[in-house]
Order: sequence, then C-alpha cells, then structure tokens
Amino acid sequence: MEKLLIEGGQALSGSVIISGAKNAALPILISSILTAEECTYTNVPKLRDIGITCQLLEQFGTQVSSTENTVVINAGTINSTVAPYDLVNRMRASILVLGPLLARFGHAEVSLPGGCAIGARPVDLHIDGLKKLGAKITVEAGYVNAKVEGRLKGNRIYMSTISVGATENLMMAAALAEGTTIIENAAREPEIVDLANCLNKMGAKVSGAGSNNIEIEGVETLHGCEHAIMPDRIETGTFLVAAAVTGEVTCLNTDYHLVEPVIEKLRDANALIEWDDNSIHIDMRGRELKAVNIKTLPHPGFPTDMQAQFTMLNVVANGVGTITETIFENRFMHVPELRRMGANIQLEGNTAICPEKSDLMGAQVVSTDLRASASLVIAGLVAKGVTQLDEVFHIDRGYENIEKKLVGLGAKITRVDD
Ligand SMILES: CC(=O)N[C@H]1[C@@H](OP(=O)(O)OP(=O)(O)OC[C@H]2O[C@@H](n3ccc(=O)[nH]c3=O)[C@H](O)[C@@H]2O)O[C@H](CO)[C@@H](O)[C@@H]1O
Ligand SMILES: C=C(OP(=O)(O)O)C(=O)O
Repeated sequence: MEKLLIEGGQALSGSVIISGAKNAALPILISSILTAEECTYTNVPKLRDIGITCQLLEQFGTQVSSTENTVVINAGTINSTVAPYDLVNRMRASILVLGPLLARFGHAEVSLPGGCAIGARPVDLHIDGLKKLGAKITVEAGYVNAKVEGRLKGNRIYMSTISVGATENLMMAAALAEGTTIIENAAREPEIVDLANCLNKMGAKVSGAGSNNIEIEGVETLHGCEHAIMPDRIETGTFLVAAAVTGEVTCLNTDYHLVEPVIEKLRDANALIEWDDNSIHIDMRGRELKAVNIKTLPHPGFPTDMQAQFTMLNVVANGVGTITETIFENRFMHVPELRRMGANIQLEGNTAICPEKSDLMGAQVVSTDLRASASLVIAGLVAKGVTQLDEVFHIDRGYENIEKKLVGLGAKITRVDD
C-alpha cells in the first residue's frame, strides 16, 4: 500500500502548473459515446479516475489511446452497453454513461453506484430525468436497466435538487433526443459549461449552460471534435489554501473567475491575492492568518469540494472559524484524522467549529476520501515532525502528481510503498 511521508514546517514558495479539471474531463470523455467519430481531448489530467473512465469506455468496445495529457477516443466500435459493478464501484461518475449509451443505442445496463465515504449519493434524479425523456427504466439486482423504443423524446425536466451529475447525464442524453429538452433548476457549475461547449463542438444545440435553465434542441447525430479540458478549480483552490498556511504560491494555467468564491474566503483569511489572465498569486508571508466562516452551496456558492481544505485552514488560523456543509451528509471524515494531529475541532451536526488556533503534530493518519486526503496533506505541511498518510490512492483520484508539485514548491514529501 502506497503512503505519503510529509515532513512539516517548510515554507512553500514558487509556481505550480494547474492540471485539467477531473470533474470536467470525466463527463467530457464519456460524451465521446454519443458519436461514432473520433474525439480528441487535450489538457486531460493523468488521474486514477481518468484511467478508470478509459477502462470503462474500452469495456464497451471503444478505442482509446492516450499520450501525456491527450486522450483520443473512437466510440464507432462500441459492442456492449453494459457497465459492470467492478468498474462502477471504483468510480461513482461511471453513472454518467447511462444517458449517452441510452441515447445512442437505445439500451444500457449500468451497475448502481453505491454510497461513498461522503454520503449516500443516490441517482434517482438521473433515472427520473431519463424517464421523462421516454426511457423505460427498472432497477434489478443492483443494475439500472434502461431501454427506449426509437429515440428519446425531448421534455421539460424540473430537478427537485440541484445535481451536477444528473444535469450532465440529462444534457448528454437530450443532445440526441427528438425535440427540445429544458432542464429547470439545473446545476450551474463551470464543468457543466465546459461539457456544453464540447457537446456544441460535436454538433449539439445546447444553450443556457451556466444558468438555471438549460435548453437542448436534440439532433439526429453528433460528430467528432477536439476539445481542451478547462483548468481544475478545486486543484487551484487546494494549492491556494496550502500556500495560505505556509507561504506564497503562484498557480499557473488557471482562471481566477473559476475560483472567485474560494478567493473571497482567502481574502477574509487575510491573504494577499493578485491575478492576471491565467495565473493567481497568493502571499501570506508576514500576515496573520484569520479563521473564516463558510457554508457550502451549489455553484456559484462555496464548493463542497473545498470544504475539507478550509476546515484545515481554520485549524491553524487565529480566531473562531465555522464551516457548515450543506451538500453531502457525511463530509467531515477528515475531522477525526485532523484531531489525531492535535486539531481542536468541534462538530455540531453539519457544522465544524474551530474555536482557536491549534498546533499540529505529525501523526499516522488515513485518507477516507479525495478532499479529506488533500486536507491531511496540507495539515502535514504545517505540522511539527512527520505525518504518514495512508490509503493514498484517494488523493490520486483527483490530484495529478500531487507530491511532485508540492516538492517543486519546497515541501518535503516522499511516496513509499510497503
Ligand atoms: C465527478 C463530479 O463532478 N463530482 C462532483 C459532483 O458530484 P455529483 O454529481 O455526484 O454531485 P451532485 O451534484 O449530484 O450531488 C448534490 C446532492 O444531490 C444529491 N443527489 C444527487 C443525484 C441524485 O440523483 N439524487 C440526489 O439526491 C446528492 O446526494 C448530493 O447531496 O458534484 C458534487 C457537488 O458539487 C461534487 O462534490 C463532486 O466533486
Ligand atoms: C467528491 C468528489 O468527486 P466524485 O464525485 O468523483 O466522488 C470530488 O471531486 O471531491
């Protein structure tokens, strides 16, 4: 099992190149299912979840080739529409194949993703939305079986809960439906805009992505495309928080506008932030770090995927900081691990309160999920002594070369395998 050994106490300084966004790359790679022509994607991050997505696409019979950060997919050779448990189980976003497979082939059998460390994460909105488009869907023996006679039919779909994944699944399915679909109360995340832009390059007619109402005028076929994946706003935010507790960092190949909710909180924390067209500089040297108050919300609110990192920031900041998680019901798994390092965090329902600044000591801690691991790495950078982070595969789901990037900024981190 691989683990990270982090020797704390080094001031971070320098520049880091931000990778393409995992949460944009996953649906976009999956959207290649919608066409029999070749699609070329650049700025694809090399991540565990991207590897699993490629395996899943190959399982359907697609041809996938990758070099560095480019992935080329040809789904003209698909001969199966079954997404098996052993792959879906390894990555929840696999459920996103349901809409595209159904729209292009008229059938799909996709294993139900289970819950995960951060919550139950049901897929009812995906299923109900596809039913509104005319699919017949049953759930049996752990599989979602979906069928449609002829093409899906456009419809008005109101989402009772804002869901990123369901919005993406339905947008992809509706792209090949007959007639017009309107998704009301759609998610507005930037990754949805990136997916819509990519679909439009394939010949789809999607408008309104990034707003509450997305309109998709279905077309009969889609064609191949070339698309560069947007920068990862969560990786950007994670490096900004790492810098806020240790020194100064410039994030390159990113976009300030993607991280405005995070920047606002870093300014509340007393960070000096400067930015230009594709970089963001944060400097905390000689400044007092102040605890912040945060409530996670769907975009453009504060992202839940940055909650664990800011919980960690509050641990070492001056003053009282309060963080309320409203998206997932169990997203505080990092708290007991941070406590093992000496963090004073009180949990009251879905709120984590840091009443005062804590001095952290290195300890053996375990990753429970992706962003929890990121918060523990940041804790390790600040703590006295050595932190051993176990189950490190969680962080490899979403951070490309995490330890190499941090070492490039002056951190002392090694990966060991035993
Ligand atoms: C691959 C990807 O892009 N993952 C992101 C995506 O996850 P994901 O798309 O899974 O998250 P959703 O936006 O769907 O989930 C939001 C809330 O809706 C609930 N829900 C969702 C679907 C459904 O059918 N029924 C239902 O009740 C969920 O349990 C959750 O409480 O958005 C989350 C919220 O910003 C992020 O934390 C994840 O990083
Ligand atoms: C929760 C996340 O991802 P996923 O939806 O893939 O589990 C995340 O990126 O923080």
